[in-house]
Amino acid sequence: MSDPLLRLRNISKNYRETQAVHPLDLDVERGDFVALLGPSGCGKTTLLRMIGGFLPPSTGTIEIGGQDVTALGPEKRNTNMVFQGYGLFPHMTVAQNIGYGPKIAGRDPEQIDLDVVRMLNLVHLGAVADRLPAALSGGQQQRVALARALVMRPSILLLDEPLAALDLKLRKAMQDELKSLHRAIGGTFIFVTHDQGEAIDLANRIVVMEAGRIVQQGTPEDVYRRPASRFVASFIGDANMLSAVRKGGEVEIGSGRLPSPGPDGPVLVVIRPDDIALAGDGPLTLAGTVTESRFMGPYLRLVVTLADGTAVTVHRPSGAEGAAPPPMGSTATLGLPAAACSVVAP
Ligand SMILES: Nc1ncnc2c1ncn2[C@@H]1O[C@H](COP(=O)(O)OP(=O)(O)OP(=O)(O)O)[C@@H](O)[C@H]1O
Repeated sequence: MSDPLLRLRNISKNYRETQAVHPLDLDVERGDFVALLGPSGCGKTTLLRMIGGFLPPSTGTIEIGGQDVTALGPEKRNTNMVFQGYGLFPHMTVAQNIGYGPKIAGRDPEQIDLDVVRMLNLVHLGAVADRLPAALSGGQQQRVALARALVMRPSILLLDEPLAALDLKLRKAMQDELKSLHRAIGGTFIFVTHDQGEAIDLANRIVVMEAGRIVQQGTPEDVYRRPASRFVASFIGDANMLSAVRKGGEVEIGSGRLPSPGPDGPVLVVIRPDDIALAGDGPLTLAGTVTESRFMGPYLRLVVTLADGTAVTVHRPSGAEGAAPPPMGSTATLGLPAAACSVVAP
Protein backbone atom coordinates (compact mmCIF):
# COMPACT_ATOMS: atom_id res chain seq x y z
CA MET A 1 0.00 0.00 0.00
CA SER A 2 1.22 3.52 -0.75
CA ASP A 3 2.04 5.93 2.06
CA PRO A 4 -0.75 8.26 3.10
CA LEU A 5 -0.65 11.74 1.57
CA LEU A 6 -1.20 13.37 4.95
CA ARG A 7 0.10 11.89 8.16
CA LEU A 8 -0.57 13.46 11.56
CA ARG A 9 1.25 12.02 14.56
CA ASN A 10 0.57 13.00 18.17
CA ILE A 11 -0.91 16.32 17.03
CA SER A 12 -2.47 18.41 19.80
CA LYS A 13 -3.39 22.00 20.53
CA ASN A 14 -4.04 23.85 23.70
CA TYR A 15 -5.06 27.46 24.03
CA ARG A 16 -3.92 28.32 27.54
CA GLU A 17 -6.31 26.35 29.73
CA THR A 18 -8.39 24.89 26.87
CA GLN A 19 -7.20 21.60 25.38
CA ALA A 20 -8.85 22.10 21.98
CA VAL A 21 -7.28 19.00 20.42
CA HIS A 22 -5.89 16.10 22.45
CA PRO A 23 -2.90 14.23 20.98
CA LEU A 24 -4.16 12.33 17.94
CA ASP A 25 -2.99 10.48 14.85
CA LEU A 26 -4.67 10.71 11.47
CA ASP A 27 -3.83 9.44 7.98
CA VAL A 28 -5.47 10.74 4.82
CA GLU A 29 -5.00 8.91 1.54
CA ARG A 30 -4.53 10.54 -1.83
CA GLY A 31 -7.89 11.20 -3.49
CA ASP A 32 -9.86 11.02 -0.25
CA PHE A 33 -12.75 13.34 0.47
CA VAL A 34 -12.64 13.54 4.25
CA ALA A 35 -15.19 15.12 6.58
CA LEU A 36 -14.09 16.27 10.02
CA LEU A 37 -17.44 15.99 11.74
CA GLY A 38 -18.50 16.96 15.23
CA PRO A 39 -20.50 19.38 17.32
CA SER A 40 -19.49 22.99 17.86
CA GLY A 41 -16.30 23.31 19.90
CA CYS A 42 -15.02 19.75 19.35
CA GLY A 43 -11.79 21.04 17.80
CA LYS A 44 -12.36 20.36 14.11
CA THR A 45 -11.53 23.89 12.91
CA THR A 46 -8.43 23.90 15.10
CA LEU A 47 -7.33 20.63 13.50
CA LEU A 48 -7.96 21.93 9.97
CA ARG A 49 -5.99 25.11 10.69
CA MET A 50 -3.06 23.09 11.96
CA ILE A 51 -3.09 21.00 8.77
CA GLY A 52 -3.13 24.21 6.71
CA GLY A 53 -0.28 25.80 8.65
CA PHE A 54 -2.34 28.63 10.10
CA LEU A 55 -1.90 27.46 13.67
CA PRO A 56 1.18 25.82 15.16
CA PRO A 57 0.42 22.55 16.97
CA SER A 58 1.34 22.27 20.65
CA THR A 59 2.76 18.79 20.07
CA GLY A 60 3.25 16.40 17.18
CA THR A 61 4.22 16.30 13.54
CA ILE A 62 2.46 16.85 10.22
CA GLU A 63 3.74 15.19 7.07
CA ILE A 64 2.46 15.84 3.57
CA GLY A 65 3.71 13.56 0.82
CA GLY A 66 6.40 12.21 3.12
CA GLN A 67 7.78 15.68 3.96
CA ASP A 68 7.65 17.05 7.50
CA VAL A 69 5.82 20.37 7.15
CA THR A 70 5.13 20.99 10.84
CA ALA A 71 7.29 24.12 10.97
CA LEU A 72 6.31 25.48 7.54
CA GLY A 73 3.86 28.34 7.01
CA PRO A 74 0.68 27.98 4.92
CA GLU A 75 2.32 29.24 1.73
CA LYS A 76 5.15 26.73 2.03
CA ARG A 77 3.00 23.62 2.20
CA ASN A 78 1.07 22.23 -0.69
CA THR A 79 -2.33 22.91 0.85
CA ASN A 80 -4.90 25.60 0.24
CA MET A 81 -7.79 26.61 2.42
CA VAL A 82 -11.24 27.94 1.62
CA PHE A 83 -12.36 29.94 4.62
CA GLN A 84 -15.83 30.50 5.99
CA GLY A 85 -16.99 33.79 4.46
CA TYR A 86 -14.63 33.17 1.50
CA GLY A 87 -12.39 36.26 1.97
CA LEU A 88 -12.58 37.39 -1.67
CA PHE A 89 -10.82 40.61 -2.68
CA PRO A 90 -13.76 43.04 -3.05
CA HIS A 91 -12.03 45.39 -5.51
CA MET A 92 -10.96 42.65 -7.91
CA THR A 93 -13.11 40.97 -10.54
CA VAL A 94 -13.85 37.27 -10.38
CA ALA A 95 -11.11 36.53 -12.91
CA GLN A 96 -8.62 38.73 -11.04
CA ASN A 97 -9.47 37.05 -7.76
CA ILE A 98 -8.71 33.67 -9.31
CA GLY A 99 -5.55 34.85 -11.03
CA TYR A 100 -4.12 36.62 -8.00
CA GLY A 101 -2.50 33.63 -6.29
CA PRO A 102 -0.71 32.36 -9.41
CA LYS A 103 0.50 35.93 -10.14
CA ILE A 104 2.00 36.30 -6.67
CA ALA A 105 3.55 32.85 -7.09
CA GLY A 106 5.29 34.23 -10.21
CA ARG A 107 3.65 31.94 -12.74
CA ASP A 108 3.91 32.73 -16.41
CA PRO A 109 1.18 35.29 -17.34
CA GLU A 110 0.04 33.35 -20.39
CA GLN A 111 -0.27 30.20 -18.34
CA ILE A 112 -2.21 32.16 -15.70
CA ASP A 113 -4.74 33.30 -18.31
CA LEU A 114 -5.24 29.72 -19.44
CA ASP A 115 -5.56 28.48 -15.85
CA VAL A 116 -8.10 31.17 -14.97
CA VAL A 117 -10.26 30.30 -17.96
CA ARG A 118 -10.05 26.62 -17.10
CA MET A 119 -11.10 27.36 -13.51
CA LEU A 120 -13.95 29.65 -14.60
CA ASN A 121 -15.27 26.81 -16.74
CA LEU A 122 -14.79 24.25 -14.02
CA VAL A 123 -16.95 26.21 -11.55
CA HIS A 124 -19.34 27.56 -14.23
CA LEU A 125 -18.51 31.22 -13.74
CA GLY A 126 -17.40 32.13 -17.27
CA ALA A 127 -20.37 34.49 -17.68
CA VAL A 128 -19.53 36.56 -14.59
CA ALA A 129 -15.72 36.66 -14.97
CA ASP A 130 -15.65 40.47 -15.06
CA ARG A 131 -17.95 41.11 -12.12
CA LEU A 132 -16.90 42.21 -8.68
CA PRO A 133 -17.69 39.82 -5.78
CA ALA A 134 -20.40 42.17 -4.45
CA ALA A 135 -22.40 41.53 -7.63
CA LEU A 136 -22.46 37.77 -7.10
CA SER A 137 -24.84 35.46 -5.25
CA GLY A 138 -23.65 33.52 -2.21
CA GLY A 139 -23.25 30.35 -4.24
CA GLN A 140 -21.26 32.17 -6.91
CA GLN A 141 -18.96 33.71 -4.30
CA GLN A 142 -18.42 30.25 -2.88
CA ARG A 143 -17.45 28.98 -6.32
CA VAL A 144 -14.97 31.85 -6.80
CA ALA A 145 -13.39 30.91 -3.47
CA LEU A 146 -13.13 27.30 -4.61
CA ALA A 147 -11.63 28.28 -7.96
CA ARG A 148 -9.17 30.60 -6.27
CA ALA A 149 -7.94 27.77 -4.08
CA LEU A 150 -7.94 25.11 -6.80
CA VAL A 151 -5.98 27.21 -9.31
CA MET A 152 -3.00 26.82 -6.99
CA ARG A 153 -3.18 23.05 -7.59
CA PRO A 154 -2.89 22.19 -3.91
CA SER A 155 -2.28 18.56 -3.11
CA ILE A 156 -4.82 18.99 -0.30
CA LEU A 157 -7.78 21.37 -0.41
CA LEU A 158 -9.02 22.37 3.05
CA LEU A 159 -12.56 23.63 3.43
CA ASP A 160 -13.87 25.20 6.62
CA GLU A 161 -17.67 24.72 6.77
CA PRO A 162 -17.73 25.39 3.03
CA LEU A 163 -21.49 25.53 2.63
CA ALA A 164 -22.53 27.00 5.98
CA ALA A 165 -23.43 30.42 4.61
CA LEU A 166 -25.76 29.09 1.91
CA ASP A 167 -29.49 28.51 2.15
CA LEU A 168 -30.75 24.95 2.06
CA LYS A 169 -31.50 24.71 -1.65
CA LEU A 170 -28.22 26.25 -2.72
CA ARG A 171 -26.41 24.05 -0.24
CA LYS A 172 -27.76 20.94 -1.92
CA ALA A 173 -26.73 22.24 -5.33
CA MET A 174 -23.24 23.12 -4.07
CA GLN A 175 -22.88 19.70 -2.46
CA ASP A 176 -23.37 18.15 -5.88
CA GLU A 177 -20.96 20.63 -7.36
CA LEU A 178 -18.28 19.91 -4.77
CA LYS A 179 -18.64 16.20 -5.44
CA SER A 180 -18.26 16.60 -9.17
CA LEU A 181 -15.31 18.99 -8.67
CA HIS A 182 -13.62 16.40 -6.52
CA ARG A 183 -14.20 13.78 -9.19
CA ALA A 184 -13.07 16.06 -12.01
CA ILE A 185 -9.84 17.08 -10.27
CA GLY A 186 -9.07 13.80 -8.57
CA GLY A 187 -7.66 15.77 -5.63
CA THR A 188 -7.70 15.31 -1.89
CA PHE A 189 -10.29 17.34 0.01
CA ILE A 190 -10.69 17.73 3.77
CA PHE A 191 -13.67 19.67 5.06
CA VAL A 192 -15.08 20.63 8.40
CA THR A 193 -18.78 20.30 9.12
CA HIS A 194 -21.15 19.88 12.01
CA ASP A 195 -23.83 18.61 9.61
CA GLN A 196 -23.91 14.82 9.61
CA GLY A 197 -26.08 14.69 6.47
CA GLU A 198 -23.53 16.75 4.59
CA ALA A 199 -20.68 14.56 5.81
CA ILE A 200 -22.48 11.40 4.71
CA ASP A 201 -23.39 12.88 1.36
CA LEU A 202 -19.98 14.29 0.44
CA ALA A 203 -17.25 12.33 2.12
CA ASN A 204 -15.85 8.89 1.41
CA ARG A 205 -14.29 8.99 4.88
CA ILE A 206 -15.76 10.53 8.02
CA VAL A 207 -13.66 11.42 11.04
CA VAL A 208 -15.98 11.94 14.00
CA MET A 209 -14.66 14.22 16.75
CA GLU A 210 -15.88 14.71 20.28
CA ALA A 211 -14.27 17.08 22.78
CA GLY A 212 -10.91 17.31 20.99
CA ARG A 213 -10.59 13.61 20.21
CA ILE A 214 -11.24 11.40 17.21
CA VAL A 215 -13.86 8.95 18.43
CA GLN A 216 -14.46 7.05 15.19
CA GLN A 217 -13.41 7.12 11.57
CA GLY A 218 -14.54 5.13 8.60
CA THR A 219 -16.76 5.18 5.55
CA PRO A 220 -20.12 6.92 5.92
CA GLU A 221 -21.67 3.47 6.03
CA ASP A 222 -19.31 2.33 8.80
CA VAL A 223 -20.08 5.22 11.10
CA TYR A 224 -23.79 5.04 10.37
CA ARG A 225 -24.22 1.27 10.55
CA ARG A 226 -21.58 0.47 13.16
CA PRO A 227 -21.33 3.43 15.53
CA ALA A 228 -18.55 2.90 18.05
CA SER A 229 -20.21 4.77 20.89
CA ARG A 230 -23.43 6.25 22.12
CA PHE A 231 -22.17 9.69 21.08
CA VAL A 232 -21.56 8.64 17.46
CA ALA A 233 -24.88 6.80 17.28
CA SER A 234 -26.81 9.82 18.48
CA PHE A 235 -24.84 12.38 16.49
CA ILE A 236 -25.19 10.60 13.16
CA GLY A 237 -28.73 9.87 12.04
CA ASP A 238 -31.67 8.72 14.12
CA ALA A 239 -30.98 5.86 16.44
CA ASN A 240 -32.92 3.73 18.90
CA MET A 241 -30.84 2.94 21.96
CA LEU A 242 -32.25 0.02 23.87
CA SER A 243 -30.96 -0.70 27.36
CA ALA A 244 -29.78 -4.28 27.81
CA VAL A 245 -27.30 -6.35 29.78
CA ARG A 246 -24.31 -8.29 28.50
CA LYS A 247 -23.58 -11.60 30.19
CA GLY A 248 -21.11 -14.25 29.11
CA GLY A 249 -20.51 -12.63 25.70
CA GLU A 250 -24.20 -12.32 24.84
CA VAL A 251 -26.72 -9.52 25.06
CA GLU A 252 -30.27 -10.50 25.79
CA ILE A 253 -32.72 -8.40 23.84
CA GLY A 254 -36.44 -9.04 23.42
CA SER A 255 -37.01 -12.62 22.44
CA GLY A 256 -33.38 -13.47 21.67
CA ARG A 257 -29.68 -12.97 22.17
CA LEU A 258 -26.96 -11.13 20.30
CA PRO A 259 -23.39 -12.40 20.39
CA SER A 260 -21.33 -9.50 21.79
CA PRO A 261 -17.83 -9.97 23.14
CA GLY A 262 -16.92 -7.76 26.10
CA PRO A 263 -17.26 -7.45 29.84
CA ASP A 264 -20.51 -8.27 31.63
CA GLY A 265 -22.67 -5.28 32.52
CA PRO A 266 -25.20 -2.81 31.16
CA VAL A 267 -24.99 -1.91 27.45
CA LEU A 268 -27.02 -0.16 24.81
CA VAL A 269 -28.20 -1.88 21.65
CA VAL A 270 -28.26 0.66 18.83
CA ILE A 271 -30.59 0.10 15.89
CA ARG A 272 -31.67 2.53 13.19
CA PRO A 273 -35.41 3.14 12.69
CA ASP A 274 -35.18 2.02 9.06
CA ASP A 275 -33.58 -1.30 9.96
CA ILE A 276 -36.49 -2.50 12.07
CA ALA A 277 -39.09 -4.74 10.43
CA LEU A 278 -42.75 -4.57 11.31
CA ALA A 279 -44.33 -7.95 11.90
CA GLY A 280 -40.93 -9.43 12.56
CA ASP A 281 -40.60 -13.18 12.85
CA GLY A 282 -36.80 -13.55 13.10
CA PRO A 283 -34.86 -14.70 16.16
CA LEU A 284 -34.85 -11.18 17.66
CA THR A 285 -38.26 -9.64 18.16
CA LEU A 286 -39.74 -7.00 20.44
CA ALA A 287 -43.45 -6.85 21.25
CA GLY A 288 -45.23 -3.57 21.89
CA THR A 289 -48.12 -1.28 21.11
CA VAL A 290 -48.26 1.29 18.30
CA THR A 291 -48.45 4.67 20.03
CA GLU A 292 -47.68 6.92 17.09
CA SER A 293 -48.19 6.48 13.37
CA ARG A 294 -47.35 9.31 11.01
CA PHE A 295 -47.08 9.73 7.27
CA MET A 296 -43.79 11.53 6.51
CA GLY A 297 -43.91 11.47 2.69
CA PRO A 298 -41.43 8.83 1.57
CA TYR A 299 -41.74 6.89 4.82
CA LEU A 300 -44.03 6.16 7.75
CA ARG A 301 -42.85 7.04 11.20
CA LEU A 302 -44.15 4.71 13.88
CA VAL A 303 -43.49 4.63 17.56
CA VAL A 304 -43.95 1.28 19.23
CA THR A 305 -43.95 1.34 23.03
CA LEU A 306 -42.68 -1.79 24.74
CA ALA A 307 -44.05 -3.25 27.98
CA ASP A 308 -41.26 -1.56 29.99
CA GLY A 309 -42.16 1.84 28.52
CA THR A 310 -39.29 2.02 26.01
CA ALA A 311 -40.39 3.89 22.88
CA VAL A 312 -38.95 2.40 19.68
CA THR A 313 -39.04 4.46 16.50
CA VAL A 314 -39.57 2.58 13.24
CA HIS A 315 -39.42 4.00 9.74
CA ARG A 316 -41.03 2.00 6.98
CA PRO A 317 -41.34 2.94 3.29
CA SER A 318 -44.72 4.51 2.62
CA GLY A 319 -44.82 3.24 -0.97
CA ALA A 320 -46.09 -0.03 -2.34
CA GLU A 321 -44.17 -2.17 0.11
CA GLY A 322 -45.46 -0.20 3.06
CA ALA A 323 -49.17 -0.84 2.45
CA ALA A 324 -51.45 0.48 5.18
CA PRO A 325 -49.84 1.68 8.42
CA PRO A 326 -50.81 -0.32 11.50
CA PRO A 327 -53.52 1.49 13.45
CA MET A 328 -52.76 3.25 16.71
CA GLY A 329 -53.20 1.02 19.73
CA SER A 330 -52.63 -2.18 17.75
CA THR A 331 -49.98 -4.60 18.87
CA ALA A 332 -46.81 -4.96 16.82
CA THR A 333 -43.97 -7.43 16.84
CA LEU A 334 -40.80 -5.71 15.70
CA GLY A 335 -38.04 -7.69 14.04
CA LEU A 336 -34.43 -6.65 14.70
CA PRO A 337 -31.94 -8.02 12.16
CA ALA A 338 -28.89 -8.99 14.24
CA ALA A 339 -26.52 -7.57 11.62
CA ALA A 340 -28.11 -4.14 12.04
CA CYS A 341 -27.64 -4.03 15.82
CA SER A 342 -24.55 -2.40 17.36
CA VAL A 343 -23.73 -2.79 21.02
CA VAL A 344 -22.13 0.23 22.72
CA ALA A 345 -21.34 1.34 26.26
CA PRO A 346 -24.20 3.17 27.96
N1 LIG B 1 -8.04 31.32 19.68
C1 LIG B 1 -8.56 30.62 20.67
N2 LIG B 1 -8.31 30.89 21.97
C2 LIG B 1 -8.83 30.17 22.98
N3 LIG B 1 -9.66 29.11 22.79
C3 LIG B 1 -9.98 28.79 21.53
C4 LIG B 1 -9.46 29.52 20.40
N4 LIG B 1 -9.95 28.94 19.27
C5 LIG B 1 -10.73 27.93 19.68
N5 LIG B 1 -10.76 27.81 21.02
C6 LIG B 1 -11.47 26.79 21.80
O1 LIG B 1 -11.01 25.52 21.39
C7 LIG B 1 -12.09 24.59 21.30
C8 LIG B 1 -12.19 24.03 19.90
O2 LIG B 1 -12.52 25.05 18.99
P1 LIG B 1 -12.72 24.83 17.44
O3 LIG B 1 -13.05 26.14 16.81
O4 LIG B 1 -11.60 24.08 16.89
O5 LIG B 1 -14.00 23.90 17.43
P2 LIG B 1 -14.97 23.53 16.25
O6 LIG B 1 -15.28 22.10 16.44
O7 LIG B 1 -14.39 23.92 14.96
O8 LIG B 1 -16.24 24.38 16.57
P3 LIG B 1 -17.15 25.31 15.61
O9 LIG B 1 -17.91 24.36 14.74
O10 LIG B 1 -18.02 26.03 16.58
O11 LIG B 1 -16.21 26.20 14.86
C9 LIG B 1 -13.31 25.35 21.75
O12 LIG B 1 -13.50 25.07 23.12
C10 LIG B 1 -12.94 26.79 21.54
O13 LIG B 1 -13.64 27.63 22.43
